[in-house]
Amino acid sequence: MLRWLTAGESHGPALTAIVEGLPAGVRVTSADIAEELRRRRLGHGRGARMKFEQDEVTILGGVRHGRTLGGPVAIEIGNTEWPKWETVMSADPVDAGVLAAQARNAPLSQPRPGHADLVGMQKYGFDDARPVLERASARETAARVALGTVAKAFLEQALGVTVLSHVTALGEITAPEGALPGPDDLAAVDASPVRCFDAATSAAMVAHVDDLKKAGDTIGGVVEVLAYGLPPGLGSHVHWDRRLDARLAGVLMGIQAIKGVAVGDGFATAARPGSRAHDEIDATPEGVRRRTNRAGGVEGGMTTGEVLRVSAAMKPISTVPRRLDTIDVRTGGPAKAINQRSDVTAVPAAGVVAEAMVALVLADAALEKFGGDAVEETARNARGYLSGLEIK
Ligand SMILES: Cc1cc2nc3c(=O)[nH]c(=O)nc-3n(C[C@H](O)[C@H](O)[C@H](O)COP(=O)(O)O)c2cc1C
Ligand SMILES: C=C(O[C@@H]1CC(C(=O)O)=C[C@@H](OP(=O)(O)O)[C@H]1O)C(=O)O
Repeated sequence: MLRWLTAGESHGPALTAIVEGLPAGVRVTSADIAEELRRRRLGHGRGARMKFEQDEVTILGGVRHGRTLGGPVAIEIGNTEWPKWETVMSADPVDAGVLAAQARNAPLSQPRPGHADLVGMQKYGFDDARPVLERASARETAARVALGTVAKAFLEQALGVTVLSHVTALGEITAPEGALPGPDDLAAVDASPVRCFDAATSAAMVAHVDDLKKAGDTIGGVVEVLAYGLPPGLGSHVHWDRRLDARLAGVLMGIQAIKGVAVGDGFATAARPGSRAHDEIDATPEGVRRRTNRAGGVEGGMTTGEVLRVSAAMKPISTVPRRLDTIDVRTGGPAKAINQRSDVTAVPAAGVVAEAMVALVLADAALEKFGGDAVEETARNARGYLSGLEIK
């Protein structure tokens, strides 16, 4: 079983991430992690912080000379802004006078509709949003992307699986249905400022973000994660919590601001008659194949061997520069919501985060099916399973 945890605040000294349960021998370096973190920082519409935040990566344990050792892998991502925040975020007590002055200068008592501020203050007993937003912030997703890098390396080296993502909608602008980006198209997707594979749609999305920025507004969208090279049979139909689609939906919904998940054609499938909703099966010289992939590569909670396709819908950023109506929790009266630097949209970045979460679930499901304490053992077991399949 693969387990993973993250810790750390948005403006704390560092984020920490641990993944436990991966086999030995997976090739991964801090440069690989830094590259995935760089991809997460990209995207037209990201705020000021992404321009200077450097994501200083240190592998603290579990890897020696570029290969995993079989023990927990621990990764630290330093926040380059820490010196500026040292007093505000000190783990040790700070002089009460200093804190009171800070609160007077920058009161965070006007919770943003749509962020975790208000309910977090109620639940944890704060009159200030700072202790809530520090952990609710999607800064934490940098730690998950770091873990996802290790999971991706394992999937690639044990099974030849590639995980990638692209943006399929930004607000009401949607990419045409058609050719999906393949494993060799990742660089082309990343070259689009909004990570959209279709050039004309990408340009329209960029213009839309610019208009919204001028209007002091924000926007959401949809990302699709694709996984190529999966064997049939990861996950299981036998129990609800072993169904792969349920596990994927859970981790994708666990990403900040994700409000909907679809597997394959998702909600569109509900509108179709059965004759046009399912993927008919053919015997081909290359083996059993589905004629279409409306199901997104999962049937009965198991991978079918077709391309895995899962989408996640992100709501607009809740720090709206136009400042939405709220209350001031200190006075109880009406107020305008906190407005600090923020993203206009983070949909392109959410795709990179979603890749990481899908990779972690697929790595977990692959280890469940094939086991292995060394990556070569997992690979050997997978080869044995595939060559022994009665129905190929
Ligand atoms: C990559 C990424 C970047 C985000 N950037 C911001 C941001 O700059 N400002 C903001 O208010 N919310 C941002 N969010 C969304 C908030 O973190 C999220 O809305 C908040 O934690 C409340 O959780 P919920 O939307 O799931 O209810 C971002 C989310 C992601 C995935
Ligand atoms: C820091 C990141 O995203 C942050 C996510 C975020 C939020 O509310 O979720 C708010 C902003 O934080 P800040 O006010 O510090 O600029 C984003 O920049 C990141 O993705 O690394």
